[in-house]
Amino acid sequence: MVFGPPNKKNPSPAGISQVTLESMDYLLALDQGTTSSRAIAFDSHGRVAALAQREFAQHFPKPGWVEHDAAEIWSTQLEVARECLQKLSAEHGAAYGSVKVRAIGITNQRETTVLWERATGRPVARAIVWQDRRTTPRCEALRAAGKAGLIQRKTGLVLDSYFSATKLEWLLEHVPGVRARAEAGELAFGTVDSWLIWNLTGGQVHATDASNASRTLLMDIRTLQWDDELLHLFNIPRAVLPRIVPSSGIVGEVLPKWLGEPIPIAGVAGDQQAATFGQACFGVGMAKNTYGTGCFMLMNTGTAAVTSRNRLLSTVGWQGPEEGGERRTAYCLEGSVFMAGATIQWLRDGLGIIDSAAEVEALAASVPDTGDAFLVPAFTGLGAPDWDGRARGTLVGLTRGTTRAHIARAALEAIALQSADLFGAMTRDAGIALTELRVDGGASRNDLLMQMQADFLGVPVVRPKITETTALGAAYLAGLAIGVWSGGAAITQQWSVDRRFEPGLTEPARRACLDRWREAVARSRGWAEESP
Ligand SMILES: Nc1ncnc2c1ncn2[C@@H]1O[C@H](COP(=O)(O)OP(=O)(O)O)[C@@H](O)[C@H]1O
Ligand SMILES: O=P(O)(O)OC[C@H](O)CO
Repeated sequence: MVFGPPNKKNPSPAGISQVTLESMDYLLALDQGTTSSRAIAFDSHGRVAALAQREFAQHFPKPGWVEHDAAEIWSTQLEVARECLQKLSAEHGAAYGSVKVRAIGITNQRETTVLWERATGRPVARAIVWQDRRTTPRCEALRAAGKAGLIQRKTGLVLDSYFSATKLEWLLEHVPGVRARAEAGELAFGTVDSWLIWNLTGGQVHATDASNASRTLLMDIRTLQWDDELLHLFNIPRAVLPRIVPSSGIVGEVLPKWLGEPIPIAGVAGDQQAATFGQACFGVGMAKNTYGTGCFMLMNTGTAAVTSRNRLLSTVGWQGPEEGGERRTAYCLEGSVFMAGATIQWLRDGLGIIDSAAEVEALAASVPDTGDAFLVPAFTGLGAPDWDGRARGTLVGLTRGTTRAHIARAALEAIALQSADLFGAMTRDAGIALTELRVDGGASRNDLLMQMQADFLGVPVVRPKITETTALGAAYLAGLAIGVWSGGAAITQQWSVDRRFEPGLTEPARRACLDRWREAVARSRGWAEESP
């Protein structure tokens, strides 16, 4: 176990005395996702006690561009945190302020890049979202200059516009006056975790955790420090960077004016790493897949970063709480799929063939197969393992018999097939045959999709009772830092199965589906000719 149970030599995380949560005590997870801000309160059993959620605006100013208003990210996150605490108080029949939040855990959409003024806290431009492809030409130029190898060795990542470095560089180049101000130390850069920490602490703390920093292309994945050679390559002044802190540990205190009392921020992790933690994937070779806007498969590879030979990412899982006087870093291999639940949103909003995401299941189940039609949802290019910023969405194999039901089914299959591609690559990279996959996220509620996933993987898919594992992981990281849980064993005990989906395809049938899918993917590649 990378994050192990307490033992005699090390009865609990060092220096942390155990605390017991009273009946009115909670941990509050702030889960800032791509399409909504959520706040969830958990009790000491890891059960959801209250939840509030608010969607916010997505901005698409040009083809391939995706932006968020960082001020709206902050305001919606604060609103849902307050609403969640109100709900908790109401449940106890008590006045607001009488329930106690012992610690806050932050988890967030990763890579999304915010640049703001230190003096006023005002962003200098809209945040550039992880899905944004505007810096694809810059990445291509760096690749042509032979920089991809260096970048992969140092960061574990693939040179792609998905990550923060070229987004930050773009802001520094294109927003008037910003570069000089950044160099003068007037501006702060952060991913969404840093942005929330800055606001929650009233500008007193400028920090990011190692899991989020590992998504920037600027951190050396082994030393967990910003790397001068990478900063030079992307023209990033050191003065804008946050401090890198552990994922479990007290980072600062929330100003009393926000939530009624000073509360320690004790856990911070990128949403996919937090979900891996919340799924209790502490053993080497344990993996989870989260089906949200995108789909992200992460496998724990232990305390050393594995260099992928199959175009997967090596990433920091988390830098854990102090154990026996040291903090251990867990690394993961990751496969990132850009369009998963977003494909279902496109069926709803773009094509109008369903009224709600939940309807897709019945529609897709009304036909036995897709009639050999495939949908490749490369709407914002392709992530792992293809990494093609110029791929675009395509529907192939249409006939006069193709109906909206076939398209709905092809959309669900596409989500599962993209993940199946990653699963094979992960097995080859890690040299570990995965025996099951834990699943979570909004679209994991779809039983048909989960069955397809088991069929295409050839191993069981296991859905836990609590699918809010992203928020739960952040709560666990915070709770460990203040001594609510003693270690991994206590968390593992709280994980329980809702449903297990067994694979139902023969191996030749499974292989044939995957091969046919790869043919469809090939047809979507390199479509966008213009610079995004
Ligand atoms: N029953 C369903 N079947 C398929 N997709 C679904 C279903 N319910 C929700 N989704 C998709 O799941 C996504 C929402 O999941 P969530 O975990 O909240 O995402 P995020 O954190 O990325 O905002 C949406 O893209 C939605 O289309
Ligand atoms: O907001 P989500 O859940 O789709 O997650 C986004 C990822 O963190 C992007 O890397």
